[in-house]
Amino acid sequence: MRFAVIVFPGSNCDEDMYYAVTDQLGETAELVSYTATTLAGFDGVLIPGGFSYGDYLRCGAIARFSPIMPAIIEFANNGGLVLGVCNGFQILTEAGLLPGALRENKTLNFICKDAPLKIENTQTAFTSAYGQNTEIRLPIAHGEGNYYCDEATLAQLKANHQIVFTYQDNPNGSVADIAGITNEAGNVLGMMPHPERAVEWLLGNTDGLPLFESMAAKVRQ
Ligand SMILES: NC(=O)CC[C@H](N)C(=O)O
Repeated sequence: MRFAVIVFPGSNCDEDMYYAVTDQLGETAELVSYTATTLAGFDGVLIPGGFSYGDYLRCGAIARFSPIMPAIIEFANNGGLVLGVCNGFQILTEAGLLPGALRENKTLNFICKDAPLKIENTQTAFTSAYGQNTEIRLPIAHGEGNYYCDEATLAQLKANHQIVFTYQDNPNGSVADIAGITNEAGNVLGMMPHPERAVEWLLGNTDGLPLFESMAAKVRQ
């Protein structure tokens, strides 16, 4: 499988994402500039974390107007797998590919720590490889990770099983403890925790690896 890792000005987790899916997962990947206008030939799109455009205006609000975005939207609308992590999640909500918004953490501090999570849906293209393992731990590192949506959207997310990850200790004030959601079709996932920072024992944690294994298994299907 061939992953595209999108690089915006200010991305800082692109190399980690690349390393996770090449060295650790054993698939191929390419770093794709925000100036590119096509994603032809890729089987999956990874939007990494960071501070795109310096987080000016709102995290992800400027990246969403980048030249690559129409290609990402087309890729998603054609059913392609798209994963947005942290700043990637923020970009996906700003682009309208995922509902809701990420606001400033309730503490108004940047939070950088390990977060215990619950996998609420193991039947997705991003979580199938977790099996019965529904309690995991992934690093978080964000200033604007406080997920917000209105009541009607939350009811929809629940009814369609779009809530994939929740925090066990809600560090940022997110509605319904939400740490990650999919779109209605299930092919776009946005999450604040960083699975690419937890893919080998040298890092002290491998809880992120099954997420990428799930994506690869889905593409092979
Ligand atoms: N690690 C990240 O992607 C951080 C995202 C964003 N810059 C924030 O602080 O919320």
